[in-house]
Amino acid sequence: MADKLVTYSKNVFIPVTNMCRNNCGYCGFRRDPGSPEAFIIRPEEAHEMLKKAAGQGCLEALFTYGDSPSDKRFFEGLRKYGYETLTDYVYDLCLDAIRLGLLPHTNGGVLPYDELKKLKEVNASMGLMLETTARLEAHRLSPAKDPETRIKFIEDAGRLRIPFTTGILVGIGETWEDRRRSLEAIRDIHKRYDHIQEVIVQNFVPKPHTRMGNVKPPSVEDMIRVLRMAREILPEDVELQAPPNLTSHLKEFLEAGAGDIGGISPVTEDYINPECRWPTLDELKAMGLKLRERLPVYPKYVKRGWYGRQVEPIIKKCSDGDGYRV
Ligand SMILES: O=c1nc2n(C[C@H](O)[C@H](O)[C@H](O)CO)c3cc(O)ccc3cc-2c(=O)[nH]1
Ligand SMILES: C[C@H]1O[C@@H](n2cnc3c(N)ncnc32)[C@H](O)[C@@H]1O
Ligand code: MET
Ligand code: SF4
Repeated sequence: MADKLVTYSKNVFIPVTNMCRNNCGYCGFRRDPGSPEAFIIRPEEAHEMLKKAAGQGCLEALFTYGDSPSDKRFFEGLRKYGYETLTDYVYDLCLDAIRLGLLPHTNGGVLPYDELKKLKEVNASMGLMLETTARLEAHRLSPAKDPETRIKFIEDAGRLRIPFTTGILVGIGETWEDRRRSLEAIRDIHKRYDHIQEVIVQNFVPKPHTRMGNVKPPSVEDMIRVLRMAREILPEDVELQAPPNLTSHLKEFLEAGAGDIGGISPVTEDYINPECRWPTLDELKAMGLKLRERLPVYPKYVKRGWYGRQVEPIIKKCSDGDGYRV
């Protein structure tokens, strides 16, 4: 137990845009379209980040961004780069990543089926946090956080055979029963589509200047209990991920059942939790962890060939016979 292998993915985090049709009570990343801090990343800027990451040996390009922004000012910005839709832009950013030898993992909120199908081609895996099956005050201004909408999207990904990362956000007003139901909902989707590669159990970290800036984060004890519950509910072939930068109790989280720590970036910060620095691999080793690098698509799905056609050459080159990184 103490010596079990812990997997991670060496990545670069590309925040495509912080404009978003939702407005979650806990989110410190989102900006209103009129704000001086609202952005859409420039293609050149993304390219530089990707190039730097490739140079540092990263294999994953994580594209995370606001959910289908609908404001006119957003589309004006996008048009300046020559794009009509955000998905068309992200598709080209993924192609750029692939040209540099990186494997895209896109987590950009709820998308229409045809856009998801298009992005599949250029992604090794994709993701969307279920967050919770409860209807919460935190999501009152977030139509795309409606649990049924999210479950449908995760099922769409299953129909398309996209290796998928989902998870729950803990401490945003949900009850213990909600946590159990959310994990059971994920388990049930997986039983039908067999595409959930990992489930993130992410602790809420309060952000100043947000509606939930003064809400207490979940305790370490609560997190350990959720992780144990998750390990019990989820099938064995679904890995459990605990982010390493949101807690000082990572070892206990691993003992409670987590076996993966997700993306670790030597080149970018966690734009969602910018105050939480990534530990370095040396720091993790000094904690006594036995680490093994994986691809953003898990071995099971590497073997099945469930990844986008455009990423196949990179996967063939970078994975060993077991589906781990060579
Ligand atoms: O750096 C982060 N990575 C996040 N990741 C990425 C994750 O660390 C890795 O990219 C995956 O394990 C794939 O290798 C997510 C991926 C998803 O599909 C859904 C949600 C998240 C959430 C985060 C996050 O908050 N911060
Ligand atoms: C990318 C993922 O980041 C998570 N997320 C968004 N805001 C926060 C926060 N304050 N603390 C922790 N996680 C957060 C959500 O679960 C989202 O889906
Ligand atoms: N906006 C998406 C969501 O919350 C992607 C992660 S947050 C930037 O699902
Ligand atoms: S968490 Fe995602 S969906 Fe919610 S406001 Fe932030 S960017 Fe938008």
